[in-house]
Amino acid sequence: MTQPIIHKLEAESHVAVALASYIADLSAKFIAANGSFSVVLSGGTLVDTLRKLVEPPYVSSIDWSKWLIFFLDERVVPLDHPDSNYKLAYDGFLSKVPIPESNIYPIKEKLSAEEAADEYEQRLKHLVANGTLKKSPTTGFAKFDLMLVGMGPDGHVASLFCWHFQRFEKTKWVTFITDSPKPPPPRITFTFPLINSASEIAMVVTGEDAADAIKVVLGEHASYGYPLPVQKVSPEGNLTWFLDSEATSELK
Ligand SMILES: O=C(O)[C@H](O)[C@@H](O)[C@H](O)[C@H](O)COP(=O)(O)O
Repeated sequence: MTQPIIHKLEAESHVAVALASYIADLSAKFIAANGSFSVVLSGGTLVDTLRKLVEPPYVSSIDWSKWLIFFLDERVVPLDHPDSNYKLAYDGFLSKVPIPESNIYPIKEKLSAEEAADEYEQRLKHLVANGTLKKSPTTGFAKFDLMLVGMGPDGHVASLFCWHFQRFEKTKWVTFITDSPKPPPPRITFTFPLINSASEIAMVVTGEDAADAIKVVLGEHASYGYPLPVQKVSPEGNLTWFLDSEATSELK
């Protein structure tokens, strides 16, 4: 990984503007190089922070027909359930842009968490095999163009939590958890080897709840001992942080 780029911005609204410009540039770059742009979405506040992308000038300058959308983690609920990350993304972002429905990859409904994780992993493997997704020559995992990653106040990313073994998974691409400390309990989640095979990762973190964990990750005294899940985000490609002043309030 190259040195992370850290954007320390004032307000969350500045993060939204900077993020839109960053994503639009990557979209143009990857579509010019490969003819598609594979994007992985987190749940949480991230979707709202994408709001500038669905406004001028970006909404009409982006070639949405080439976007492919995946979910970094998902709650195992029906897709129209208020807890669904797909529903959150659909209502706040996907319904506002012309991404073809066939390019959006929600989890399959009516499966257990374990079955849903296996099914999603198999689907990703199939998309690598048929050339829709790239493969990392180093790790053999799918290589997504961009992952948009949020962080919880406890330093979790995706549904990879402190004190839960899923964060140590080395082989599976997608795993499951049935006792997530953040409700709802049953979820599926990308694993770190899959996350870290990405070309670009944007860590998008706003709000004062995140300040302590941001101090641990980016403060002058890097933590030692048992790292937070977010400290394992270390992509083959580039890592870019988008932070507001509340999230960085504990940094010197
Ligand atoms: O489904 C989820 O719960 C998420 O994908 C999760 O990992 C989220 O990104 C973080 O908890 C940050 O959430 P906030 O942005 O709401 O703090």
